[in-house]
Order: sequence, then C-alpha cells, then structure tokens
Amino acid sequence: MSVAKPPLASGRLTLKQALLTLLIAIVISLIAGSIELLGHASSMRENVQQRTSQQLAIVNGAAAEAAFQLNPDLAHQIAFGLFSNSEISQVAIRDDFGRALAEFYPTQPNASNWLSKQLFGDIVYHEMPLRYYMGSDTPEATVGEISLSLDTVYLTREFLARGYAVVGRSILEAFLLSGLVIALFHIFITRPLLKVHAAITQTDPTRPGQWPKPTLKGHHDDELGHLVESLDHLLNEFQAGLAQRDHLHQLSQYDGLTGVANRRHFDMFLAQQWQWATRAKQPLSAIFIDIDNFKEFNDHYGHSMGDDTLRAVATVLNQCIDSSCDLLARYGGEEFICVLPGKDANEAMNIANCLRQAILSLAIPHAYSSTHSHLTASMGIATTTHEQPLSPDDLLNKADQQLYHAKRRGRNRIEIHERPA
Ligand SMILES: Nc1nc2c(ncn2[C@@H]2O[C@H](COP(=O)(O)OP(=O)(O)OP(=O)(O)O)[C@@H](O)[C@H]2O)c(=O)[nH]1
Repeated sequence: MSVAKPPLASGRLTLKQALLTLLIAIVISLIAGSIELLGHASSMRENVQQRTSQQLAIVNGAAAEAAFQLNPDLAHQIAFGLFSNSEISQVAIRDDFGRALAEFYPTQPNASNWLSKQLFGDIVYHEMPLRYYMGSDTPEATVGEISLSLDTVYLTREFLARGYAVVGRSILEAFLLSGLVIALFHIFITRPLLKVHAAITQTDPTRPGQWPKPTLKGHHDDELGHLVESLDHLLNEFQAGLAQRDHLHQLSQYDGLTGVANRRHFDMFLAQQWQWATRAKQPLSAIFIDIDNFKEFNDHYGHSMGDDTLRAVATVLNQCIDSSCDLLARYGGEEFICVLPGKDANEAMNIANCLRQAILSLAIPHAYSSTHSHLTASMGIATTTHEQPLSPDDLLNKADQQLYHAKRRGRNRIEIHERPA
C-alpha cells in the first residue's frame, strides 16, 4: 500500500520564524531607539541651555562695559564673538534705553520646521540684563541687556544626525540578533523537526512499528525528544493493532488446524466465483476430497497423529492448486474441498489426479485401512458450465454424490459428474 507523501517543507518554518523574529527585533529596536532619542533630546536641550547661559555669563562683564561706555565697537566685537557660534542665529546688545549697540541677524530667515519647534521651540530666546559695578559705595546698575536666539534648524540637524545613527544602529542590531536567533532556531528546532518528518514519510504504513526512529542528540528530555517517544509509542501501538487485526482476520478466514481456508471463507469464495463464472460464461469446478478410513486411523494411531496427518495432507493438497486463483478449504472433519474458477472438468480431473497422488506420495502408513496399506483419499468432481449450469448448492451436491460413488466403488479413486467427452 502506498500513501501520498507530503513534500518536505524544508526551510518554510525557518523562513516564517525568520520573518517574525526580524519584525519583532526591528519593532523592539525602534522602540528602544526612540526611547534613547527622547533621552538624547532632553539632555541636548539641557546642555544647550547650560552652554548658552555660560556664554552669556562669560561675556556679561565686557558687554556691560560696552553698554556703560556706549561703545559700539566693543559691543560689536562681543556680539560677533557670540554670533560666530553655529548654535546662535541672532545676537543683540542694547543700552538701558533699548538702543542697539550691536546686532547680528542671519542673512536668511530661520526656517524652523515642526520638529525643531517641538524640540527647541521653548528655549530659543535668551536674554540677560547687563549690570555694571561702579564702586563699593554705589549699587550695581543695569546698563543694558544682551539677548540671543538659538539656531533651532542647526540644533535639529545635529539632533537628526544622532537620530539617524541611532536608528541605523538599531536596525543593524535587529538584523544581527534575528540572524542569531534564526540560526539557533534552525539548529535546535527546525532541523530536528525535519528529521522527524523525513522519518515519518519513510515509514511503511503496513509496518509502522519498524519506522526509522530518529535520534535527536541533546533532545532526550525536551519536547522534541518527547514527541519522538510519543510517535514511537503510537506507531508501535498501531503495529500491535495491525497484528491483532491480521490475527483476527486469520482466525475468521482460516482453519486453525491446517491453515487452509475455513468453511466461512470457502462459502464466500464460492459465491463470488460462481457469480463471476456465470457472468464471464466460464466453467467452475469443485472437488470434494475425503480421507479414507480416517476413523480407523484415529482409533489406531491416535487423535494427535490424526491431526498431524490432516496438516500434512492440507500442505500437499495446496501444492497441486494455483493459489492465485484456486482455493483449497477444509470443509469439515477429514474432508477438504477445492474450488477451481475457470477450470473445466478435464482440468479438474488433472488436478484431482495430482491431489490423489500427492496424498499417496506422503506414504503415511495406514495398516487398518480397508483399501490400501497407506493413507488414501477419495474424490468427487462436479463442474458448472455456461452450457450445463449448476447452482452453487447443486454443484456441491453433485460433487458430494460423486464422492459417495468413489467411496462405494472402493475408495482411493476419483469420480466425476460430467465426464469429459
Ligand atoms: N484427529 C482428528 N480427527 C478428526 C478431526 N475431525 C474429524 N476427525 C475424525 O475423522 C473421522 C471421520 O470418520 P468417518 O466420518 O467415519 O469417515 P472415515 O472413517 O474416514 O470413513 P470413510 O470416509 O467412509 O472412508 C472421525 O473418527 C473423526 O473423529 C480432527 O480435526 N482431527
């Protein structure tokens, strides 16, 4: 019996797992990268604010001097120094009347976008009053102010440069991690599973207990090892079930003593073959075989010897028929019957001669036989043909009648209902 074997799904599980792992790794890496970027944005804002305050504090004294002296050159020099910082887009130093002593503006307007507004919108503008110390007996006076605006576009660009690096690194990490997980998954799960699959597809369904049980190194105590053991148990149970089924089939179809077909098998076979012969207009013959004086044999040689003899007779009778199409059955007691589909009376007679000779050739001594010094059998043949049809019952009755005649006419002989012309 052959079964359709599914194709080996090599790699499909690995591919599915690879895609899933990669997806999960990328999502996790992006989330981790985003958290890292948020932290980076926060610390960048703090640093920028700190640097700006420090710069303003550093130049405060000089700027106050310039504002006090109303010295535009000094103010210009201080403002220019601040303006040369890439992070600063606008600087102004004013006197206490608000008049500009020095001012620097970007040549192009600051094109801040949504992201730059979100990141640095609230820390763009910084100003500091310019306080001038005029002596210990005079309180500090405010002589002007210094203000500056941060270049949010520049700061955002810096932030994005870091962001791209973080995202790139995260995706690279995701690929490396996925590759590692996929390789391990393939080695520890997919490959053993493919081994189990291959073993199952190689299993002969008629002999499941002899399946090529795979050895999974390192998986004795895990789920894969348990899977193989469960499969092994299942297949062996299946094998035992098949053996039981075969045994029951043997019991229901074959004679326990001789091993040839039993009466039940014979009845079914005759009914089927008779219908076939009728439809195909083919002959069908039956030969009754009855061991001569078997009661005496049993009485003198013992029942056990009688059993052995019945087995030996069945064996040699079987050798005279074509078991691919004919059937030898134990009809009851020491009586056998041959059903010969497609064989006419001539062919049946030839086979009967073979049967009779086969029993004689066993040369089983029968000192108490009324007909012969050795074991013999009598036979009756009947044939149904398209021209002279007989029902199954009539066929058996005619063969039985011929057997009766053979017994009456001295035993160890063959009688035929339809003698060949
Ligand atoms: N050992 C053994 N004997 C069996 C078995 N079945 C039937 N017999 C014996 O076969 C014998 C048949 O005896 P009969 O029916 O009188 O026929 P026979 O002695 O062969 O005489 P003819 O048929 O007239 O030659 C009986 O003694 C049965 O006990 C069996 O399975 N084993």
